[in-house]
Amino acid sequence: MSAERAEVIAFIGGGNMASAILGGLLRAGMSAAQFIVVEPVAAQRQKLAGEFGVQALPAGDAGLARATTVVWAVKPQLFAEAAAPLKAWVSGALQLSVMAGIRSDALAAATGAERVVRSMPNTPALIGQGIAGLYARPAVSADGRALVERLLAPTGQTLWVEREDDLDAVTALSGSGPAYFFFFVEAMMAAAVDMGLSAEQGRRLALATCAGAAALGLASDESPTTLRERVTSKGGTTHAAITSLQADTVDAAIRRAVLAAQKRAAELGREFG
Ligand SMILES: NC(=O)C1=CN([C@@H]2O[C@H](COP(=O)(O)OP(=O)(O)OC[C@H]3O[C@@H](n4cnc5c(N)ncnc54)[C@H](OP(=O)(O)O)[C@@H]3O)[C@@H](O)[C@H]2O)C=CC1
Ligand SMILES: O=C(O)[C@@H]1CCC=N1
Repeated sequence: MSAERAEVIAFIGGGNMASAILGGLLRAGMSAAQFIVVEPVAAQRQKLAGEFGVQALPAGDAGLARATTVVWAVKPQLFAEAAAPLKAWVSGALQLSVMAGIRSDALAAATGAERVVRSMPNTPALIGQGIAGLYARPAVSADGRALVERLLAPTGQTLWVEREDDLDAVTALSGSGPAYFFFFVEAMMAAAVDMGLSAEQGRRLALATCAGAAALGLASDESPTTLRERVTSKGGTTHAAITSLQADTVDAAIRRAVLAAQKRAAELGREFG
């Protein structure tokens, strides 16, 4: 990150996502002095200052004008309220949003900046294993795109989409996706207990199995369908389980759930920007 010594990054909102990105950048060698966080909750400001050594302010002030990049990490519902008092100070910076739903038109109008990149990260960013979808407005140069890639690199992979609406699908798939996965693990743990194992044994077995299966899927040239069929011996245990899942139309339920998330992302954009 040495080429970015002049960079000053301001986070608006210092919650889960801001902390994940900030932590990654500090681990990658950026200096705490390069960050400002605007965060209204005193306890959260103390946590950010203590954990990361960054300057955490209760509200925006003229110091924000130093920021070369502003990262919007408040809930979509609070974006308009958070942006209004800051517009005069942030309009010269590159704007990077992690907020679900809020359209780049709304970001540009609320910040007075045309250089806007929207991203949709996910919580594995906390351990550098996230994947973030990215969309840039036309005013963002190749250098601006490259800067955003460097800023998010410590959190994991990035994937650009050319149509802004596709970010709603990314939100539904990988933004919310870790929650679907943990929901599945919770059900596996409950089944473990039903069968007489402890919840902790179930947790270890389920998480190690899911991590191993994901690693196998990434390392293999074979499709998830083929990899599933390889586990499924004729007349065996997996066949019994998959037959039960199919009878319960779990595949259709998962598709409906992901589409519900996509629909909600679009609604958030309409309701809050
Ligand atoms: N969590 C996730 O998995 C993902 C979240 N996102 C997006 O990231 C954004 C943040 O989510 P997340 O980090 O989970 O949420 P958090 O609630 O953890 O963080 C948001 C923070 O912003 C603070 N805040 C509220 N109002 C203001 C304001 N006016 N100015 C500055 N800060 C303010 C909040 O304080 P208070 O608690 O008082 O409201 C809170 O600490 C959302 O837009 C979400 O869509 C994107 C991808 C994944
Ligand atoms: O649930 C949400 O709205 C946010 C966006 C993706 C993950 N969490």
